[in-house]
Parts: sequence; structure tokens; C-alpha cells
Amino acid sequence: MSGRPILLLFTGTGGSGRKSVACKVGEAMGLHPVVSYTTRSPRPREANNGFYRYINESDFEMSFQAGEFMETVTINGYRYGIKRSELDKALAGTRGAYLVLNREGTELFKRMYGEQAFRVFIYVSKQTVLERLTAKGMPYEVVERYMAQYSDEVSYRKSCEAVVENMELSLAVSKVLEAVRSSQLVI
Ligand SMILES: Nc1ncnc2c1ncn2[C@@H]1O[C@H](COP(=O)(O)OP(=O)(O)OP(=O)(O)O)[C@@H](O)[C@H]1O
Ligand SMILES: Nc1nc2c(ncn2[C@@H]2O[C@H](COP(=O)(O)O)[C@@H](O)[C@H]2O)c(=O)[nH]1
Repeated sequence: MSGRPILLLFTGTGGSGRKSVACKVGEAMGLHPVVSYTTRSPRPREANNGFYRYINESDFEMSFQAGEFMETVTINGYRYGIKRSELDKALAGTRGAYLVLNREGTELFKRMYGEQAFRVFIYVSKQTVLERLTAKGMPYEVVERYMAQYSDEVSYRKSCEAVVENMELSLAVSKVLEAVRSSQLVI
């Protein structure tokens, strides 16, 4: 390992497969995932996916008041946050870590970590999001929300260091790896 650990920030359009791509890239590069705490409930087949810790509002508030979060956001009435202890754990003795975040969180971590952070924007067409989420059995109100947010989310791609379409998972993973390797990041 040389240089400082890197932070890959996966963002993009909801339901585009960001977590799927992030996992594979993380495995290939030896990066660790950073768990996010949320007050929303797990969705079908989502429990224990390694990306979220589901906690209640009062536990979230207690951690918030104790200053444990580096970043928090409220989306559709639910709170999400990244704890300093989780990021430190993911970075300890490793080549780096990765997070899956919305646009605001991605911006914040990019500002905090500067050159160490690399933003990867993952997207597919709105129609493909619809088909994948429906096939996954996602609740109707969640699918509707993802559809409504699509145009706003997709506009963030121009700010990111890499923009990758995820039609075929292994191809998307290769493109992210190539983009990171050809960047100025020291790994
Ligand atoms: N390249 C692909 N081809 C087909 N299906 C895919 C592909 N990548 C991911 N998927 C599927 O799409 C669905 C959404 O994937 P995933 O949960 O990784 O996306 P996400 O963008 O992190 O979602 P969310 O915004 O809900 O957090 C899953 O059912 C996943 O198996
Ligand atoms: N800024 C942050 N964004 C986060 C965090 N955890 C998840 N997310 C992003 O929020 C939306 C909504 O997520 P959903 O799983 O409920 O649909 C999505 O873009 C996530 O990537 C966080 O801790 N901070």
C-alpha cells in the first residue's frame, strides 16, 4: 500500500445498480464498504445487505447528539448518516473504502477528502430503472419516488470524475476500475 487510502464515492440514479457495482469494484480493489445508519425500514430482500444499519429515530438522535455522525441527511422523512467510527474502521490498514450516497453526501465527502476522493456516477435509463425495480418486487411508492427523482439525480453526472452506464454489470465494473486506474489517485 502506498500513499493515502482512497475513498470511492458511488452516486447516481437510484436503482441503477450502484450497490452492485460498488461491491464488485470494492472486491477487485480491496476496498471496504462504509455502512450507513438509517431510520427507514428494510425493504423486501434488503435486510443485512451490508450497506445499511437500520435503527430507530431515538437511537439515531442519540448518536446525532453525541456527535457520532460525520454527515447526515433526511430523505423522504427518514434520516441517514455516516458515522466517523464506521469510516475509520473501513479505512484502518486498508487501501481505502467506498460509500454509496446521494448527491449532497457525495459533495460533502468530496469537499472533505479532496484528491483522495473519487466520485463515480452510475446510471441507466429511466425505463431500465423501472424494469429492474419492478422485477425486484420493490414497493410501488418507492418505484414512483425513484422515477420522480430521476431527472434531478442524472444532472449531477457532469460533476463526477467518472460516469458509467450499468447495462452489463461486469462491463460497468471494468469501466470503473479503468477510470480509477487512469486517474491521479495513488493506490
Ligand atoms: N447490470 C445489471 N443488469 C441487470 N440488473 C442489475 C444490474 N446491476 C444491478 N442490477 C439489479 O438492479 C437492482 C438494483 O441494484 P442495486 O441495489 O445494486 O442498485 P442501487 O442503485 O444501489 O439501488 P438503490 O438506489 O435502491 O440503493 C438489483 O435487483 C440488482 O440485482
Ligand atoms: N448523503 C447520504 N446519502 C445516503 C446515505 N445512505 C444512503 N444514502 C442515499 O440516500 C438515497 C436514498 O436511499 P434509499 O436506499 O432509501 O433509496 C440513495 O441515493 C442512497 O444512496 C447517507 O448516509 N448519506
